[in-house]
Amino acid sequence: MLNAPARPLLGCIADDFTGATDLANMLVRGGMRTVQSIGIPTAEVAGQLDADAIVIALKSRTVPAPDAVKESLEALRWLRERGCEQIFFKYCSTFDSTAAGNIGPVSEALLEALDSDFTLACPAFPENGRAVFRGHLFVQDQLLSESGMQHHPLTPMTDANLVRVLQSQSQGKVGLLRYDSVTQGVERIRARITQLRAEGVRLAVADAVSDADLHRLGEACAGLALLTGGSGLALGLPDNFRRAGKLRDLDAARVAAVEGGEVVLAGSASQATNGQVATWLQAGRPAFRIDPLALAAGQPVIEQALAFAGDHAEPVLIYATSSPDEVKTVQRELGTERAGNMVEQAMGRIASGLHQAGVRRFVVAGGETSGAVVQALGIQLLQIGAQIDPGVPACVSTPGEPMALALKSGNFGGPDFFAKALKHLAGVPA
Ligand SMILES: Nc1ncnc2c1ncn2[C@@H]1O[C@H](COP(=O)(O)OP(=O)(O)O)[C@@H](O)[C@H]1O
Ligand SMILES: O=C(O)[C@@H](O)C(=O)COP(=O)(O)O
Repeated sequence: MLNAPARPLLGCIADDFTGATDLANMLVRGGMRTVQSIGIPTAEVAGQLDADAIVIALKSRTVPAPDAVKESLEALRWLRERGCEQIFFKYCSTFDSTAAGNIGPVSEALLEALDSDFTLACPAFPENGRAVFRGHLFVQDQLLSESGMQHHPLTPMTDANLVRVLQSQSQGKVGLLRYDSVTQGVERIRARITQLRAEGVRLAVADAVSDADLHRLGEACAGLALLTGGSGLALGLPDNFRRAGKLRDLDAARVAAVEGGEVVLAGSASQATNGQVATWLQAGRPAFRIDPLALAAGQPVIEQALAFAGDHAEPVLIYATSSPDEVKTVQRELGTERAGNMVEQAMGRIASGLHQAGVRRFVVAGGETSGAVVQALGIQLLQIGAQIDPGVPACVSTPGEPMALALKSGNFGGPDFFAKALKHLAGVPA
């Protein structure tokens, strides 16, 4: 193993913010020192990078496909200039995409720019219940199209057949790397990839139902210029670099300790977050509820939330999280986009008000909410630390005075996630 400062080996482009953190977590678990940049790093930040893997977090999941392609190609250019040997395009483990893309168009544009003719598409993440079998995506025991994702406001997923979904977004031929090949070992996978290439397939959906499948896929794909998928497909990649003697002998999850006040901010209305809020309330811990209708009526909700936090010596939860029916009522009243923006802006302003009051450890629930909070806090780069729950690591911001953050995708984390995350950020062993 080596110990000199690293040039990045793996360059990653993520289509959303908590998704980027999820991928970064997987790489750190495998022993790669990883940083996550909010957009393309500035020259100042780039000069200070020392990482085996860089994840550029974009917000390109639901923008028009040409914009997603443009932003992704800019990120690719930056990563290649840094010498990355392999590129990973990270999207959601529930394959969230609009009817017009963006997974197909971005994958094909990246392939072309890399002068490559083939890649895999695999959103499987077995630890969080996402499995791909015979090209169909399951969320726990249900097909994607019956999992609740068919009702997603921005990216409704009404077809679980990923070959069909990806083909509808792609110019090139989409094929299937089926489970019977994946389960037969690395050589069989490589042979099947050679066949698929010969048949003119450019994008192959890969079956995977276990971590062992993902490790085999990762090993078989060591030589591919581009991989695309959920964080699960990255499981096997650190070992490829380790086998090639390119990884350093260090604790990849080491991050600076951060002192200061603590808070939990929840702007996700997903099922898992609703459960986590309920657990916090049942434990009798202090919580302040943001009412979007009060915000819309111009009431001083932000000031009230800050005063509530100031009145408590212990960490508080500030949440907009509501049941699906309550959210629908608010959306009918205010409009979906306006309601979402108002809550996100409020969360951002509360985060920066709390920062001014000395808070330095933030647990945030929700992808869009995390984006709003991180932007309000002016964060450019995150060093990725140890895993809190599958898909969610502890992070520390840099440069400047450090802040500790746990950014949770709405659907991730166990019922006691908030308390567990606060302990992690405080450096208390689990
Ligand atoms: N009570 C509510 N009523 C309406 N919209 C809400 C409410 N609570 C949260 N939201 C909005 O719902 C969206 C949740 O998205 P996000 O933060 O990405 O969470 P998730 O990761 O669960 O999708 C945000 O735009 C947020 O502002
Ligand atoms: O792959 C996943 O499921 C996550 O990493 C992810 O992308 C989640 O997106 P949000 O639910 O919008 O946070």
